[in-house]
Amino acid sequence: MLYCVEMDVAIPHGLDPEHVARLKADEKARAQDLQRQGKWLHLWRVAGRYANISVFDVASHDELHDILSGLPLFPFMTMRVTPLARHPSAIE
Ligand SMILES: O=C(O)C[C@H]1C=CC(=O)O1
Repeated sequence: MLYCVEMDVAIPHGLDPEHVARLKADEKARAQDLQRQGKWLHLWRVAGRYANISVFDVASHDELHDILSGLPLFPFMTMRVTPLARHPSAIE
C-alpha cells in the first residue's frame, strides 16, 4: 500500500543543540535504513521549508503508523498522510 506523507518539522528553539544534532543523526540513519528496506520509496525536501514529501510502501495503516510514530523527530513533526490508489491513466 502506498502513502504520500508530508512532514513539517518544528524543533523548539530552547532544545540543547547537542540533543538536536543527535536526533537529526538518528532520524537520518532511520530514514536511510527504511529506504534500504524499500519501505520509504521517495524522500523530497519541500523547497524553502523545513518539510518533506515522502512516499511509503508498507503493508498496512498500522505499519505506517508504527514507522512514523517511531521516527526520532516524530515529537517535533506534523504529518499529513494521504493514501494513494492507482490512477487509471498511469502507464506504469
Ligand atoms: O529533514 C526532514 O525532512 C525530517 C526528517 C525526515 C527524514 C529525515 O532524515 O529527517
